Formats: sequence, C-alpha cells, structure tokens
Amino acid sequence: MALQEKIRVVLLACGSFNPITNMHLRMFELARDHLEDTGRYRVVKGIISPVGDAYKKKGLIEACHRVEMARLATESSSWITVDDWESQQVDWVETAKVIRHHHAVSSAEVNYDEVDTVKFTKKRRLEETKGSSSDHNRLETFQLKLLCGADVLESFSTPNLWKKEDIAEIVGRFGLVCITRSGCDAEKFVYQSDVLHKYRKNIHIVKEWVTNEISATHVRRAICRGQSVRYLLPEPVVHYIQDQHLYSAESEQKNADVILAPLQRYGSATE
Ligand SMILES: Nc1ncnc2c1ncn2[C@@H]1O[C@H](COP(=O)(O)OP(=O)(O)OP(=O)(O)O)[C@@H](O)[C@H]1O
Ligand SMILES: O=C(O)c1ccc[n+]([C@@H]2O[C@H](COP(=O)([O-])O)[C@@H](O)[C@H]2O)c1
Repeated sequence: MALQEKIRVVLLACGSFNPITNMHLRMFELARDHLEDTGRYRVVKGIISPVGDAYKKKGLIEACHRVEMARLATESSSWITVDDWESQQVDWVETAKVIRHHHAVSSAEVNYDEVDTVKFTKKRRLEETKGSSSDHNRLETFQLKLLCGADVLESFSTPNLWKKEDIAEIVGRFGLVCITRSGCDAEKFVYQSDVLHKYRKNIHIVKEWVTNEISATHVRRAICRGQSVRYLLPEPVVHYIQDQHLYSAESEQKNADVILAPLQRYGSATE
C-alpha cells in the first residue's frame, strides 16, 4: 500500500494524568508501533487530554498543574502533544464528546494542512467537484482513535459509569487502542461484551510484554511518603512536582466526599 493511501490516525488519550508518568508516554509508542506494523495505518499525532477538575476524582489536583506536567513530559516528543480544551471546560465532559471535538479539529488539520496530503486533497477536491465526496470518504482516510489502558476498557462494565450509546459510538464510529495492564484480561472482556464483540475489528489490543506496573496512584503514594519517583516520571515533571510542592496527604483527600462526575448523572453511590 502506498504511503499516501494509508489511513492517517490520531491517537487520543483521556485520563486524569495525575501526574503523567513514563507509562502514559510509552502507551503512545506501543500503540503507534502496533498500528503501523499492520501496514494499514500511519499515526500522525498523539494527543493527551487531561480531565477537568469537575471530574471530582479523589486526589485530583488542579488541571493547570496536570496540563503543565503533561506539557513538560511531551516537550521532547515530535508527535505527542497536550491539549487543554477538555480541562478548561467548566463541567466534566463525557469522553465521547471529547473525542467528537478532537475528531472535528484533527480531521480539518490532517486532511488539509499536511504537505503530503496534497495529492489526496487534490483528488478529494476533484471528487467534490463531481459531487461524489462524502463524510464517509473522509473517515476512510483519517481516523481518531481513543487510546487507553485495559482498566478503562473494563470500566465500561461498571454500572452507571458509561452511557451504553457512548460506548457504542466510541468503538463503532471511532475505534479503540487498548494497552494490556496486569490484572485485566482485555481479550476476554471484549469477547464477553456484545457491543465490544460486535465492533471487535475496531478494537486493537496491544500486548505490553514488558509488564509495567507504573501507575499515577503509586507515584502519588511514593511522593506523599517522601520517596523518590525519579525514573518513573520524566525528569522535568519530577522537578516541577518538587518546585510546586505537589502531592501531599492533604491533596490526596481532595474530593474525598464528592461523587465522581459520571456517577452524579444517575445520583448513584461514590466510586
Ligand atoms: N501501567 C499502565 N499500563 C497500561 N495503561 C496504563 C498504565 N498506566 C496508565 N494507563 C492508562 O493511561 C490512561 C490515563 O490513565 P490515568 O491518568 O488514569 O493514569 P493511572 O496511572 O491509571 O491513574 P490512577 O492510578 O490515578 O488511576 C488510562 O487509559 C490508563 O488505563
Ligand atoms: O464518558 C464517560 O461516560 C466516562 C465515564 C468514566 C470515565 N470517563 C473518562 O475516563 C477517564 C478515566 O480516567 P481515570 O483517571 O479515572 O482512570 C477520564 O478521562 C474520564 O473523563 C468517561
């Protein structure tokens, strides 16, 4: 398949990033290798979208710090970026809406701004003149996929957490790249869910052979205990945390008595 004919993919990772870790960055590299190995895709961009403060997760520090840490972590990357649109919204934004937003923005960028899309753009303009172009054509040449760990995939079955129609839209319309995580059996989970099984061709499960237990929870716990987190986080992030005195027993209690935003929709119990 010629380079120009490959499907351009933007990977979007949504999460707390409280704080961003080396594993979050590794997820992008694993996903890109996996997709490009198929020969069908070319990954053109990675976007990190830290959740807004209104998500109200226990221990979630201010979005401005989480965004800044993600920015520092991605400074040296040529393709992974941070976007603060989601974190700047006053209310918590459902992930399906975040994906729709970035799909619209990236679709315009990817189809019209890239130098090597000139050929494609010309062809598309020709089709438009002939009246044969449609959104369907655009989707075939550009896709935005949600990038997540297997714990997020498994959270789809948590009662009252995700809307069924949002799950169907995420896997049916956009697609998912899921990185395995110890304690989760992503393949089995897809098999056991009717909707995920229906759209299984849009779900790429990427095996992380170098089992990696880095989690933001572990990092915060270590910081609170005064232990080193060097080499678990990008160096500039370690320095930022030290300079700003982030993460303490007190910050871990933030939102302790607040219901997580997605659960508030149903007035159900806390996490
Ligand atoms: N070690 C890991 N392996 C695979 N996926 C991971 C790993 N750590 C984080 N992720 C994924 O990164 C995304 C953002 O995660 P998030 O910010 O919630 O980090 P986290 O480490 O899971 O946080 P926390 O420990 O606070 O729950 C999610 O899709 C999550 O599944
Ligand atoms: O859209 C939803 O219904 C939905 C329900 C639960 C969680 N999410 C998103 O999933 C991400 C979970 O992050 P975390 O840190 O709680 O693992 C975060 O970006 C949330 O906005 C999204």
